[in-house]
Amino acid sequence: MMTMATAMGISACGVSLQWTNPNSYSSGKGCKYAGQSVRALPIRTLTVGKKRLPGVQLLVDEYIAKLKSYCHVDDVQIRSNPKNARNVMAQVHDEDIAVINVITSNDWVVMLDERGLDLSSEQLAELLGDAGNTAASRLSFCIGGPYGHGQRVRKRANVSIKLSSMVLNHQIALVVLMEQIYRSWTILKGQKYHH
Ligand SMILES: C[S@@+](CC[C@H](N)C(=O)[O-])C[C@H]1O[C@@H](n2cnc3c(N)ncnc32)[C@H](O)[C@@H]1O
Repeated sequence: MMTMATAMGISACGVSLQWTNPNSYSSGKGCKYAGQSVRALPIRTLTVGKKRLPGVQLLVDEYIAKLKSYCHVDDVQIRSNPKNARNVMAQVHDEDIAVINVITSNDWVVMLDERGLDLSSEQLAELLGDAGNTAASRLSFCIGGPYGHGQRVRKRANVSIKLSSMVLNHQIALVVLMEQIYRSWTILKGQKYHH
């Protein structure tokens, strides 16, 4: 029988394989880890973009503070178009390199993309729990720039997920992601926030 680790494409010695079997997640309501002890991998959000709106930063900081009792969260901003490229392909390429340069072999990488896998909140909670069962030392969520992710990040990502079928501004995507990570932890802990 396929174990969750196999389904996620995770070998016992590393975290670099692709996640291939989304159907292995619980469907609908319920999370297999609810109320169980889960290893809290430190989380890092890598967001390509220019300066943030103050309101967005307030919300992000609020969720990071709320998450403190569950796991450590680092919010890393990566400058959009670092070399001021004049065409879209060059911009995506430069942003791709800037992101891949801060990802290490010990990261379990979740790429945010409007064409990604459609997960429920319970399934995202399971993803967090499963990532904690791997050899990874960090869970990195990548939010792309104005034209999305480049090939290097796409290839490196262990999984690509969507937050909605609609395209979101990267700042809004980060706020939604933060709330969903918070929600996931309350699901993992069996707490009341999620109904
Ligand atoms: C303005 S969007 C880029 C849209 C671009 N058309 C593309 O192909 O990715 C900037 C980033 O926000 C994130 N994002 C936007 N909408 C999203 C959604 N519905 N689900 C997940 N991530 C999303 C993605 O990481 C995306 O790279």
